[in-house]
Amino acid sequence: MANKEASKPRDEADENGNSNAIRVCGMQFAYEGEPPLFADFNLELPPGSRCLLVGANGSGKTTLLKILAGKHMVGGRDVVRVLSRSAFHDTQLVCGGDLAYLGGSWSKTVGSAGEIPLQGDFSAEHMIFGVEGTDPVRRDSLIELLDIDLQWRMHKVSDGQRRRVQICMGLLHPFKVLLLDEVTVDLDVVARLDLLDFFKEECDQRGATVVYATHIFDGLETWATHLAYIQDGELRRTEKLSEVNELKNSANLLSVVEAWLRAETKREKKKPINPPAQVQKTSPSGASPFMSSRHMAYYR
Ligand SMILES: Nc1ncnc2c1ncn2[C@@H]1O[C@H](COP(=O)(O)OP(=O)(O)OP(=O)(O)O)[C@@H](O)[C@H]1O
Repeated sequence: MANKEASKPRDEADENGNSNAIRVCGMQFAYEGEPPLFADFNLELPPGSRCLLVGANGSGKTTLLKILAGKHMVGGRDVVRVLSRSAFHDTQLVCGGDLAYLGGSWSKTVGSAGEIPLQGDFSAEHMIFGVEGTDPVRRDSLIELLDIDLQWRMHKVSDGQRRRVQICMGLLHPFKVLLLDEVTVDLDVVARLDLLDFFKEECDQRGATVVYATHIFDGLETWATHLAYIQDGELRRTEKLSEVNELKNSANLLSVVEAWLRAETKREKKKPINPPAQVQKTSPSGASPFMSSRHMAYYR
């Protein structure tokens, strides 16, 4: 009985009225026909946090963000909670604007309108003003922040300009949780830093929470509050940035993450690989030593 109580989700507000903005408890997930990517995944983030999600290519960052965005069903209603609501089952989380996801694809989910392509022959104005229920003041300040020319034709703009419009549309509603899957990669340095400042303000002033998967660490030492490191679907580290020991020794974030990922690669190389003859025949030639252990397991 006591065990049952202990394993119950802790969504209820604490004595200060706070509850986790994000809580993942014992999550399991596998793509169809694939070995499990996440076996027993747990994560808790308080409101107002800015969490960097780091890990090697293929470690599971995008999949985790998509699960948090309610795009994959995992287990029951208690497994993945965003703002104390089920990420998958509570469609109002996204439709109502509390939960926003900005990913790599050139489309934007806009409430009940579904996926809007961002590469057709439309003006930026048409795209941005087409998002319903937005505050004109917030809209204008985002257009200014992202230096968007409303006359841009979406099929003729550069990747960085198109990305600005995508980001603007994704931020029009004052989100409470924002999931970012490396969408700043196409932005010039000024746009990227201005956007990071904007996110910081949103967290500090409104208590919004941001989870940001990235491979670019410039300017993030003072921006992030938390760091989550995933290796092959396993959460290896999750801590406040101020408590990451390696960073206390004056190392920068890039060199800390680089050391973690290089250690992974070394471990991979040390593993003996003796694929059975039958599997060897069907496996692609030239399986790279940089493939994740999950890939390697497949070829073992
Ligand atoms: N639709 C899919 N079907 C099957 N496997 C998938 C699918 N999408 C991703 N995977 C696999 O799941 C694992 C995690 O992929 P994911 O895209 O989440 O990694 P990532 O950490 O975001 O990588 P990157 O840094 O390259 O963006 C990889 O091994 C990938 O091959």
